[in-house]
Amino acid sequence: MNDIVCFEHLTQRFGTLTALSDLNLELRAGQLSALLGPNGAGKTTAIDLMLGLSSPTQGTVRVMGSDPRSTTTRAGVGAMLQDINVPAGLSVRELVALYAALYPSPMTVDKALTLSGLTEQAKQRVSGLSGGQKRRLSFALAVVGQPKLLLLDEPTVGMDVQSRNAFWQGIAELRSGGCTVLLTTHLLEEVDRAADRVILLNKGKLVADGTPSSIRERVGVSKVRFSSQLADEQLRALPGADTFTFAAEGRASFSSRTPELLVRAALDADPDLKHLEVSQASLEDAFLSLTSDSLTSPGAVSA
Ligand SMILES: Nc1ncnc2c1ncn2[C@@H]1O[C@H](COP(=O)(O)OP(=O)(O)OP(=O)(O)O)[C@@H](O)[C@H]1O
Repeated sequence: MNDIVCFEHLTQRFGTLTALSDLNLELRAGQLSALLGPNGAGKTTAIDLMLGLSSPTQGTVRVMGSDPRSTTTRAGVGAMLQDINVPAGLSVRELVALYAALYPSPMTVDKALTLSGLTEQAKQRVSGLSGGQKRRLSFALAVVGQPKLLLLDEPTVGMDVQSRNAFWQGIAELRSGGCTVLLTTHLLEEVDRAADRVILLNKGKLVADGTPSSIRERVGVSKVRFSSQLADEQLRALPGADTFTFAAEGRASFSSRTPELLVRAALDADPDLKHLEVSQASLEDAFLSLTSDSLTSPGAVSA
């Protein structure tokens, strides 16, 4: 049994609202998975269930084969949630040491500070940290227990470029030690670079599950861009264009399911067109397409 988390037919309701609906999901050991979805899709609800912070209305949650509320399971799980509420009077080092003492085999405080990029702030009081530094502290507290499973709810919100780079380096180091990571984020470029797997929720349902490239391919749309002398009406009339945007100085951008047809027609209409680019849809394009309200039937591609 290689599953670190297993949801079976899991439904979570809040009054009349169904936040998660009949969800089946397994997280495999060592994977870095991104749990994505629009606001209100059910991501935080899923993380809360993995942490044993709430119980499902129906179905089961197993974490490392056990109830997520058991003490042994909790000792193996680290979490970085959206809000951090810690004793402000302690120094960063004191607080990290306090958390380390709660776990059976923690890493050293110095290592947690290095992984989170907080070595220089070790002696500073928690109350004096900036917003981005507080996120780093939250990361240090999540990892100091050497978790087997790390759950991160929007970890890079409020982090500057350096903090984000330090964060991703820290994640790479933890993964090399075998840690399984699940994170939620709205920064899809980071997901495309770093995640093994994308789990996409919409309105509490699984709408896609696969590698970032399999999700992009599933949408089957390409981007076509070029600069030309063609007028707006001529560009709109080109065959094979699903959507079209026209920017200044003759730059046009299309999404197309038949890019060859579109490019041939554009070159026939303007043999002098320049800066031609044809690329695969981005993860963001796929996200928008798969979570649009017109999508009714869930379909998963395997990771
Ligand atoms: N404790 C609660 N009581 C009532 N409704 C709740 C509760 N927690 C979540 N919900 C509702 O459940 C739905 C899913 O919320 P959830 O926080 O899981 O979404 P999310 O995908 O994490 O969204 P976001 O990207 O905005 O953080 C939302 O409609 C939310 O309003």
